[in-house]
Amino acid sequence: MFELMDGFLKNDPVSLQKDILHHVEYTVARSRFSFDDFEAYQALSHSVRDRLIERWHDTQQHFKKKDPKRLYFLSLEFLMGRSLSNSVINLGIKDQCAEALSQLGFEYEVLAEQEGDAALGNGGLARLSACQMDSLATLDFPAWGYGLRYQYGLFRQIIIDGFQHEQPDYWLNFGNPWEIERVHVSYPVKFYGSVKEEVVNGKKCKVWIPGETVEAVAYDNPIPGYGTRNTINLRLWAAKPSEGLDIESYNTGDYINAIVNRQKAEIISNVLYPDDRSYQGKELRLKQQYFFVSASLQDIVRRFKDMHNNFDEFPDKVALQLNDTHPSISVVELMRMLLDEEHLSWKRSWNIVCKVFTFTTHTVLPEALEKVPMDLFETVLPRHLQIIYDINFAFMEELKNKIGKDYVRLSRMSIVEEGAVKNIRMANLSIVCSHTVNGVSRAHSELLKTRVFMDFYELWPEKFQYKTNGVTQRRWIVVSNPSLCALISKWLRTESWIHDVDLLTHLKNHASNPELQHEWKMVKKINKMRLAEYIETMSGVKVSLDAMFDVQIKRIHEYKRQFLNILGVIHRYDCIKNMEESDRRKVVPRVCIIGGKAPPGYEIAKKIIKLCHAVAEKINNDTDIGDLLKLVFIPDYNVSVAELVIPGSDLSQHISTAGHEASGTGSMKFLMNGCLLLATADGSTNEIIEEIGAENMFIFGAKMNEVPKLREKESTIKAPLQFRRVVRMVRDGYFGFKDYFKSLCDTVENGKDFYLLGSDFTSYLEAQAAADRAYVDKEKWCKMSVLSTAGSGRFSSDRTIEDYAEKTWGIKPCKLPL
Ligand SMILES: CCc1ccc([C@H](C)CC(=O)N[C@@H]2O[C@H](CO)[C@@H](O)[C@H](O)[C@H]2O)cc1
Repeated sequence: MFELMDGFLKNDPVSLQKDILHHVEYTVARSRFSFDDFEAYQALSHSVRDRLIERWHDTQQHFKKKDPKRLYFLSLEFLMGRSLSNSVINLGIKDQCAEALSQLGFEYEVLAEQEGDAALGNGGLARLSACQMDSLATLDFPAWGYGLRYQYGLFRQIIIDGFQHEQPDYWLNFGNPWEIERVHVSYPVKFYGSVKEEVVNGKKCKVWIPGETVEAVAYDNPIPGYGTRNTINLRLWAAKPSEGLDIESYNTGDYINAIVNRQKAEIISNVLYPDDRSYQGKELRLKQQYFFVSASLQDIVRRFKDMHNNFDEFPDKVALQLNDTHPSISVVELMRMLLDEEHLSWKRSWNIVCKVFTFTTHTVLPEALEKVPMDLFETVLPRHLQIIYDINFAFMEELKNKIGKDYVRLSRMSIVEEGAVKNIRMANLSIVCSHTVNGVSRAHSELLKTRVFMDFYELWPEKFQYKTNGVTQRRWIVVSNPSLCALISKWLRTESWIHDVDLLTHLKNHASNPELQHEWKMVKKINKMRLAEYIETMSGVKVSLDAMFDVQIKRIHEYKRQFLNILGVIHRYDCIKNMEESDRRKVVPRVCIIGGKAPPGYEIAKKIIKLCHAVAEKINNDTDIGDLLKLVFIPDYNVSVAELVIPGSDLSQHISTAGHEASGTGSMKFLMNGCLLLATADGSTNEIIEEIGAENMFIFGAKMNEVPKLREKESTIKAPLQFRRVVRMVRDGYFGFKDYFKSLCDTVENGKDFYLLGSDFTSYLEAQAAADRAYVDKEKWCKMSVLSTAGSGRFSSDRTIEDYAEKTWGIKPCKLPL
């Protein structure tokens, strides 16, 4: 059946073909003589899965044998996207698969398109988790990811008459070949109920009597490293009704009710919260957080106890990473397990907890900092609330000793927020219980130290670090831009840059080489053609390849200023309309591309999407303008769409008001693909400027330290005329929907321009004009493009993970012998 070679499945095209046909027949259960593209995709996926499982088993065995310190990455969101291409490339079998399929009459690229995205996350934080898992595997670190297996991922964005509509993303409809259900790996998770005191072997201890128990079942997703056999695990939990029978309903013969009650259990892991702005303090959200944390910690402690029986060794063997505050209830859950189940003393338990946790925050916005209403905690997790109070009491005492009775500062730092409604500050709890706290760019960490967590920085400066984000070049070059990948390998005369990304700097030597430039431009053209086709298919708009493809793709949010981009397009349109024919000939043709989802309840963000369509409607049908300017909104932006759009982009915009984007990771993906950045000096862009030089970018706008002052006097200074003119056009209904856009216009006028679109408008237009001037100088532009890719190595998630491993987690590679 399977051609085995010393225990490994063979990867030559014939063996792969046999395996594919085997799965067509026995897994997909279709006759091997007639099956369609989707069934061929399923069969191929299962053949690749078999090879992942082998490596997964060997890796876990090896980790078990070596018993290294492990990292457990706790995140409520993982934006994995598609798995097939990433897997065959990391396994090094893409060509063999393509060969095996073509002999069966199928085309690899066509099958790869059959796969739906695993969209188990919202945006930056979620995709960063996925990139970091790829680097953890590739760098052979003994790591596990833990999260939730949502039945419904991030909603599908349907655009009807220019308006966003959300559709449920039932991504598991046709099964998921990339996961393995582990029916034997399941844990009970408790909720509600009460706490009573009992005396156990002479010692008083707390016992939590739950009101509801739900079963957590594990689904494993093998994560293959590139160029290594190491394959680590992403374990996602799904909620199932626990075996316990609801006798009560049965006796009353209310059978249906019994079933309905049981089904209620499954709701917990059903749907991803689609809002990455503010915390809504919802009960289900807290239950989701505790559900995956409790199951994960039970699994982690079980694995530790398999090899150890002294918990003082726990910090030597375990590092627990909190991906923002969403999993931070785990610091309390570990305390509860050590106190109530392992019966360790408070002191020993506290000592262990503070040595294992590390906390990364991803936002600057105060409103995104999670605060859980105290009474919600009391209801859902009564024992945990007790422990939080005990932690806070000890902390407040320690603080008083250090800073005296400064009650204002004490109340700012307290984990418990007093007031009409008492809240638990999850960020404060995370900082108090973690030995290291970091922001996701240097600029972001400065803001944490000087503003967001200033009190804590003054108390514990040694805890604060920064770890600038990164993205994986495997997915963002090798998978999504194969022609660029081949070109880089050709000129660097090696493929080892794929796992040793600093080698990219050697491209600098060839940046002005005409031969390389010619090939570089060809690669960009090929990718622009693919993107142009997609645009025409999705929007019916025909775009010219000679135009500059100017792209802004990310979640829609006022601080990311998609509205500024659209007002810039209106200005450009207005200028062209009022130009003499002679001047029009000097206009640099542009295709402006915007994409992104708005959180369902975020009205202003939804109005920005509608305005984009209304302006596009006007411009794209204005024969007077022709190909000089097009505006396109790409619907249902997700990981796979990004893989198509980024390689075909000439210019990308990252124009958040300085001091608002914690890092930004989209910019890094564009950089790797030789796309130039038009940006504000915000988040990680400051470090990109250092790496490739502002002369190879188009930087504009107020600097972070200028924003607070500008905000103060914003209401007094008049916005530039050009800005007032374009806002006026929207307000007067030039693009229709006059009343609908009023509130959007109000966000930038009458002294309320909080995100400073007006005061940044002039320098924004200047940066856009500078981009136009550079674009017509093809050699100059191409050189800037090559230098962008050459300088992008620092922004690989490999560098990010090496930073965390060395300076935060204290873990070492544990490579499976070949
Ligand atoms: C409570 C709802 C919620 C859900 C998700 C989030 C995320 C933290 C938001 C997010 O994705 N932040 C982005 O994280 C990226 C990865 O570090 C950064 O690059 C972005 O700058 C940051 O906005 C906040 C609030």
